[in-house]
Amino acid sequence: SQFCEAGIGYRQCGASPYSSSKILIKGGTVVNAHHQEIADVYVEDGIIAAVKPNIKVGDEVTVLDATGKFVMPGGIDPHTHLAMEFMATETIDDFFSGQAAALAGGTTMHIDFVIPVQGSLSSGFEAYVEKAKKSCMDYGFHMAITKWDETVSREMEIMVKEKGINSFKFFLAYKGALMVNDELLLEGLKKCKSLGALAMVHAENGDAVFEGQKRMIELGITGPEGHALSRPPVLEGEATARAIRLAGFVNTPLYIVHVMSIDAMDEIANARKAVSNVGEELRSFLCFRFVMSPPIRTSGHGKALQGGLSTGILQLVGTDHCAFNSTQKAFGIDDFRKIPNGVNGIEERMHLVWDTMVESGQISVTDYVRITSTECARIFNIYPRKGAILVGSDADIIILNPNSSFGISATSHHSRSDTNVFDGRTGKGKVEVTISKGRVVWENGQLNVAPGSGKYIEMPPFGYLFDGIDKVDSNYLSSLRAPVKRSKATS
Ligand SMILES: NC(=O)NCCC(=O)O
Ligand SMILES: [Zn+2]
Ligand SMILES: [Zn+2]
Repeated sequence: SQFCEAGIGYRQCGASPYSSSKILIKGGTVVNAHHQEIADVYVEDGIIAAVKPNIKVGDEVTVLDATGKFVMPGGIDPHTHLAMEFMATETIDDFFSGQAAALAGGTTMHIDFVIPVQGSLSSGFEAYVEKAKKSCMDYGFHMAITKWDETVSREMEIMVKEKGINSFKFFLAYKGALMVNDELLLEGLKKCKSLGALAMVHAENGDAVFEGQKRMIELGITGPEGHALSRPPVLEGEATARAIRLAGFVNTPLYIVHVMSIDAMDEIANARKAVSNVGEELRSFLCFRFVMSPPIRTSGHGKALQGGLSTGILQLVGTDHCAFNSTQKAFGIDDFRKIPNGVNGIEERMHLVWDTMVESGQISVTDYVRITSTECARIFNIYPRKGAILVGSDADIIILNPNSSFGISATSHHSRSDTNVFDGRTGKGKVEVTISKGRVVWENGQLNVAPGSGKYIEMPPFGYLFDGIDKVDSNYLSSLRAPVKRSKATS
């Protein structure tokens, strides 16, 4: 591993040659979600101060030559689990190691999921504030809702109005742990709507998964293959359809996390014909060797999901980075139900999406920026502070060399895990430089990060997915109040 952390010794920020608060990135192709041009980018005090050709600067400015390379907004990973207590253990990457790995892979912000403590949102929030104190890059929080009562309802309001959270996740799976039923989901959807917060769902039918697991055990299938067999695509499709319909019934936007099957994507595509406010995240769709939920499907699903991403049925890619080491995975050696669910991805996402989608010609470079950064910033209402190379935006920037190549290995990655689901994968396009809030934190294969330098980014409610919701409501109410025309025969 190329970075070291406290106790092992890491290069302190402020050490030369990375100390300049003024940086000029010269001659690269600057890419935003809808535009690209050859230009220089000038950064001062953590903010992008100018984007135009031929910027002249003095000697005190660090100059990075980006000729022939792409200068793009740093990635924003909408879905991670750092230091999460889950399935009788805790994810191996904390807010320092996970974020350091992210920066080495060109991601400069992530949104993690606060898990309530015994249902208490405020206790959960405080616990995550503590965990995140060692952060070395910017981060935001979603929050899971795992039970329902007046206190939860009141605390959701506090989270949105005072704590900078604008999204809540409802798990329709993990029966007996995080799972919620339809009654709770409906209460949650209504509350989300009233607060302008985005409802997110983990869409698998948890009762049916439980039944599927029982079936596998009865058949004597206890190995990891039992995991996928116990939760087939139809259960993802069912829960996706149900969540979409219930969100439609309440008339509130919905974000479906980790879409893993054609069944789920078809439901989303159908919903798109009728409504336009279903946000989706496509988790890393490449190869998975370990257990996670929903599980890896046969290759046809992966190809179809790539197609969904390139045609706009799916909008963005998150990793669901939820890493465990091989000892933790071995908890389920005799029973697949005990294997902690989750895999890595926070460091690999930017490279894999580039190679799989751009290098293969499935999407453009501007699409790449939209899918890996801008759309996430827009959905979670922090655009254009994040997700753009514009004057006034945070200087979270990557320089990607399309002619260089990357290789993934568990021995050289920056996660603390001793395994990597993408081990051995190589491809074209390499993030050579990462700039986080105006500091060069990754260059020449070296990380330069310090715990405590990352900041919490508050995300305001009523993002763009809420546009038009009130008009739909008032039209619906007027239609109900309109006098009913009766024919002579029935009057
Ligand atoms: N996805 C997974 O396997 N683990 C993380 C928890 C979740 O997002 O469902
Ligand atoms: Zn999930
Ligand atoms: Zn997750």
